[in-house]
Amino acid sequence: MIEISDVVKSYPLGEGEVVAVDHLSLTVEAGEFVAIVGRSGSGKTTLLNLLAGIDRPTSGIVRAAGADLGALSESGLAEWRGRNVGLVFQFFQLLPTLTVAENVMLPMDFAAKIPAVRRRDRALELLARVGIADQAGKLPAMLSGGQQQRAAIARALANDPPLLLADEPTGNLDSHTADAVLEVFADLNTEGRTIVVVTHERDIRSIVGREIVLADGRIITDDDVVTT
Ligand SMILES: Nc1ncnc2c1ncn2[C@@H]1O[C@H](COP(=O)(O)OP(=O)(O)OP(=O)(O)O)[C@@H](O)[C@H]1O
Repeated sequence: MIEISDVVKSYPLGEGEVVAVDHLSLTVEAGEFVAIVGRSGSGKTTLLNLLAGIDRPTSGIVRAAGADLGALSESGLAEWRGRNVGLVFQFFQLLPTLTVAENVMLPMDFAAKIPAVRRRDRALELLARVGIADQAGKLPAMLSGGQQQRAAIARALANDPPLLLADEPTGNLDSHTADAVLEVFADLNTEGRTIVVVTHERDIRSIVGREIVLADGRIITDDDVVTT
């Protein structure tokens, strides 16, 4: 599902540069649930943005969900992302003037993967899937943080992407709500979706199948998590 080979991402800084991702190679198989952890500034978000095709590497190859991202144009990348990747962010990033259901339908309009007549029903099904069917007609501001993140997960699932990428999805939630949202991800993984989550959650090892620790843009440890 993901194959990264010798990827470097650096940013200019004054006379020199910051190396955010440093000769990193990584393979993730379909169906895995992977956590990327590490201190602030270790390169987690940069790595996730490379996987999503939001950023392009300075050097190296990123393959994800069947594509060599370096070979795609900007519009090709946007189309690939719309069909293959669901993105979830710390601050939800729902459009405030659209209802929850309309937010979930929006990616369907862009990717044209789901027939138009199916879109509203699919949005309602996805909202039911994440436990907030009763919030469909509300504006995002009327929802709790946990409900907004569930809505954002439903939106990420809009086009049935094989790959879900989440950047600190529980970073803005209290611990009880965070646990419930992580359970949603665990269920989605059980159904076969590949998930990569950047997180600071302490007990993430009780949820995921694999934990990768980054420091200074490199992989320090990469462990299969053994659940008992
Ligand atoms: N657009 C940018 N321009 C310049 N430097 C950047 C940019 N984005 C990231 N960096 C630098 O790259 C390094 C890695 O940043 P990144 O955001 O990937 O870390 P992170 O592990 O996600 O941190 P956090 O946990 O605080 O979100 C940092 O030193 C950061 O300052």
